[in-house]
Amino acid sequence: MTIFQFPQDFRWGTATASYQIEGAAQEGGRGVSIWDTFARTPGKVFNGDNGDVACDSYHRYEEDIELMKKLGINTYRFSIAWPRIIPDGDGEINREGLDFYHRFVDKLLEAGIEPFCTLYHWDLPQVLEDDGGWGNRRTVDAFVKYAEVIFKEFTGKIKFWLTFNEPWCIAFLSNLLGVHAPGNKDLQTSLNVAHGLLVAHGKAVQSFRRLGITGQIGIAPNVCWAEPYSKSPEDQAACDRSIALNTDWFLDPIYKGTYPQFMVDWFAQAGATVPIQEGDMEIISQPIDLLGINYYTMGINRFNPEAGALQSEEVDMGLTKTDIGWPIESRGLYEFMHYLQKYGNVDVYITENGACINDDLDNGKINDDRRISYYEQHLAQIHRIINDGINLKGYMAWSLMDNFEWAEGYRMRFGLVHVDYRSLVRTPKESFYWYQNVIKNNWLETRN
Ligand SMILES: CCOCCOc1ccc(-c2cn(C[C@@H]3NC[C@@H](O)[C@H]3O)nn2)cc1
Repeated sequence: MTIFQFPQDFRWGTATASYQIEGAAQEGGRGVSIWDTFARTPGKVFNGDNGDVACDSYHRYEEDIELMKKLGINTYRFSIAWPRIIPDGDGEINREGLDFYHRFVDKLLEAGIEPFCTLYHWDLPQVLEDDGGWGNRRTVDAFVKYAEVIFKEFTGKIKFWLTFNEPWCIAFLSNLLGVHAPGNKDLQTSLNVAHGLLVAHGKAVQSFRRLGITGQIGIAPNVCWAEPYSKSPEDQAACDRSIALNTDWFLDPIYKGTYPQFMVDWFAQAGATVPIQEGDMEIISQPIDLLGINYYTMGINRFNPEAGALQSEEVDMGLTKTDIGWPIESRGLYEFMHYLQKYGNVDVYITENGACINDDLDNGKINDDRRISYYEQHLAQIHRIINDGINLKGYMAWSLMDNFEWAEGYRMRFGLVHVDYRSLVRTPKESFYWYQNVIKNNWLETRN
């Protein structure tokens, strides 16, 4: 048994997102999002599941906050649904939507829990997608209007802000691979989306500074750590491309004001270019205060000219996997955090980390020992990272509760709390109590 002590000011939390937990999709003046549309498109989401009800957190948020208090977290990452605030994207403001989030945030603060807010966690108003989505500057301007409404409403209440969750998912998973909403499968479209959201990010940061909003603002890329299957230069280059598309493609423009040239050249071979307009890169590279990092797994990759736009394929090395099929390998988080130092020792929060373990109720309990083992391994890496002097300031487990896992629907469960989707009854899993103990002690005690 080993004891890993965490810093006294370390933030312990959990994370969720609006479309995945709220439900009430046709209530409170909410408009239609691209995920409402995508989920209703046959074949896009497992079992035809959608977010109409989800965990019904729109109505049950007080119960959810009681669970957070019981867990002992001091930070809760959530997202605001743009379609609740400006239902048609850039028109009238919906006061009912703002009031819902005020009630929610006030309850969090009352419970002594710091709100950590993501402005965009994938639920784009459908009206904007119909008019070209993130590739159309109308959407960029609409996002800035939405962000400014939220900043003005919640300044003083919310002090931690993220503009976008997982820009790689927004641009490439959703517009090149077609796996997520809106489901495009076009490289140029995905580059247009990536650039549009980066400009929107930069403009929102400019507004944040101009309006004198108290707090810190950043963005939350997801990590794809990859190591080469062989020592061949081709396999190393395939890894470099995989890592870069999740990280450098977004963080180079933000921290350096330029895209990674080797990737620009790579896409130019396929006839795809970045639609940079005059002044864009200066806007994108506004200084930010923090980074959210979402880590789940890592890959061993090799070059394969048939393996999609990056010609990089992951090799199954026979590692134990979670129930969604992702190898369990916490080492990638440690390696990535050192890779990230090339942007400086910036303040970082792990804004998502967790395991899809589909254990169900067994005599009223959920003995999700595999999830505990996953968290134990990853928190041990977090401790190593902090010990190396990296400014890792907090950790948010994905997720507080089972919820709508996008194209996987409700079959994939990431929660510390089990949700019965018929009754909506919440049941803390054994991992909830394990994490509760880590938070209470502010240390990790490994079991072997
Ligand atoms: C054609 C190949 O396609 C294979 C599927 O490819 C992916 C990749 C990555 C993911 C993925 C899912 N999550 C968890 C979410 N993060 C945000 C939060 O909302 C969680 O629900 N992170 N990454 C899914 C699918």
